Amino acid sequence: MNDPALRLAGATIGYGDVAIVRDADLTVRRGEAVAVLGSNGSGKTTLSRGVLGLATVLGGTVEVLGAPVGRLRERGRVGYVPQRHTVSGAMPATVREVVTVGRLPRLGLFRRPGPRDRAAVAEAVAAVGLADRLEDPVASLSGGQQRRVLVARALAAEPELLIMDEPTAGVDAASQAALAGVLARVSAGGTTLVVVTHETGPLAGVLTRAVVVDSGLLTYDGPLAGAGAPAGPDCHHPAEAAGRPARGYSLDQPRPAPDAVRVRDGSR
Ligand SMILES: Nc1ncnc2c1ncn2[C@@H]1O[C@H](COP(=O)(O)OP(=O)(O)OP(=O)(O)O)[C@@H](O)[C@H]1O
Repeated sequence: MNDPALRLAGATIGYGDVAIVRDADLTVRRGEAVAVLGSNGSGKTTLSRGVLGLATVLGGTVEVLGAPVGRLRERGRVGYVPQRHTVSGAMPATVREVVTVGRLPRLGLFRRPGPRDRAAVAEAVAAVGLADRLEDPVASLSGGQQRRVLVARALAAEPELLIMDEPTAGVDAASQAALAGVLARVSAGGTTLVVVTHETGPLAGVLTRAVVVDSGLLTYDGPLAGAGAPAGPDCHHPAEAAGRPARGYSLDQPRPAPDAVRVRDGSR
């Protein structure tokens, strides 16, 4: 339990034999709430997929909850909300059924969900503000609501580490605020959060630390508030350590227009 939630040491992650994230050093302690920032194509998703065993670790060390990546036995200990996904429109399942799937890693082989499992599913759905839609087909929900179903699906396993890829993209302001409340409660409960995002605004009260990925390199690791500012004493700029100027990352970058977000998110 004293192991960090995440430990990357000299980690190179990519696809096939192509390195995307290179020589990454990063330790995330239990209970931290970390934003992963960076421009399009910089390698944020690849970093998170490497941690989940969905991209190839080409070199160095990647440990998750104390185990080498891919060797964690209890899969429910790590939750994941993937990027851009909504629930398939063709899926006839209800909200309860989709979220129950997220609970399966916590069940034994062939074990049916018991009262504790059903309660965890109901709590997860309530946490994302969809308790009144529990028995509705997911296909009848809006794109933003479907993303909240996917967050609930990840929460249902009561993960120790929750990795989310752009959870607020394509979600309206009220739902973003609701999601921020959910994540604040999850974080207060001790769950470690790693959130890939372009918009820190909605989650600024939850995320305290930021890591910036720039062209596959971690160029900033420090307080979220300082992610666009010059390095302070608490900040670690690997680029500066290597004698290169660390490029600042502006949190005030222009955001995509709402329509552009919807198209990218594919949720409408
Ligand atoms: N499955 C894949 N196979 C090969 N290359 C990939 C794959 N997925 C992503 N890449 C490449 O890896 C690089 C980084 O992509 P990644 O999705 O990690 O960036 P990102 O920072 O998450 O971008 P965005 O903000 O647009 O989501 C890109 O050049 C992309 O083309």
